[in-house]
Amino acid sequence: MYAIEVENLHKKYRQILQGEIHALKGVSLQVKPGEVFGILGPNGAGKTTLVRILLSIIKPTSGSARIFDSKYNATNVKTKLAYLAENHTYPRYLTGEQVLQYFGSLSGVHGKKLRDKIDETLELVGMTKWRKTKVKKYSKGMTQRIGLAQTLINDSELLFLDEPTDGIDALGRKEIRDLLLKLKEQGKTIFLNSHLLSEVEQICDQIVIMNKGEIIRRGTIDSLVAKRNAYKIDVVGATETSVASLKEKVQSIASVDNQIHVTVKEVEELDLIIDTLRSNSVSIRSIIPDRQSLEDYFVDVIGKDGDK
Ligand SMILES: Nc1ncnc2c1ncn2[C@@H]1O[C@H](COP(=O)(O)OP(=O)(O)OP(=O)(O)O)[C@@H](O)[C@H]1O
Repeated sequence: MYAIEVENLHKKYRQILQGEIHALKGVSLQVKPGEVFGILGPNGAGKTTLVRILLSIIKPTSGSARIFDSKYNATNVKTKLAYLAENHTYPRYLTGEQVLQYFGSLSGVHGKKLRDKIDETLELVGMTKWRKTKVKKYSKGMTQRIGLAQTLINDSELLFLDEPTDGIDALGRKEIRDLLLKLKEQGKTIFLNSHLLSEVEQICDQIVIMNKGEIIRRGTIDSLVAKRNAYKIDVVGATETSVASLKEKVQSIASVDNQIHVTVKEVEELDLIIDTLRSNSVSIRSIIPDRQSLEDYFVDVIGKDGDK
């Protein structure tokens, strides 16, 4: 059973003056329970449209979507998911605790169960100390943490998070990232929409990249960003001569400080490189597959897709 299963989803927005906008053009994807799944794409790619359909806010034009094996808009599905909207705001006069009381009772949690749940979630998001403080005094990071607590108040298994670290400083982002990893450990499924690719890179198990209403790439981050047959070798004692001695043995080579980046035809050719470096008295500290950052990969992929 998948947490989310989307099959050939289309969405057309009909507009009186501008004609029709085909926002989703046959999107299919599966998210396994317990996965942190990232959805990436430039503005207008169709990400929000997809999330809105899964949350039953809008209807697809055609195609199907299932959540935990039920139709996406079935009543029993609604109690299993929670949504943290981008730039969410709460009434400024409420305290963090009152926000959770309000959303808890909206979700059908009451009495002692709600009080216990509020204590537990405030502790989890590190906001116990600020529970009696009014929301208007909260920093952006604190507001985000209360937002995350709100998504947890009714024990939802599936969390849709829209830009949860947007506008937060590096320290705050790390706190939210750690929190998301904690939620993953608890078995929650997280569907994450974020423009902060370095964040996505650190927490997502799987990603899809959307552009112009279509999924153009999908997979684990490692499988997508790995450069084919490229390796990064950390060395000590390399000289221009020792690096030059590798040139005819590899497809491409570049060296910066104590790092040599090589691309070979076959992985077996690494042995030859190691032998050559060692015979030139170069010490090898590590050899790891070379990869692009997710950000560089994303820019490449969207650039190529734009040229089509
Ligand atoms: N209610 C609407 N009516 C008409 N067109 C819409 C509507 N909502 C979205 N669109 C259009 O559908 C396309 C996809 O938009 P969507 O908001 O889903 O993209 P997105 O990937 O979420 O972008 P962003 O990263 O900017 O939030 C865009 O061309 C957008 O203008």
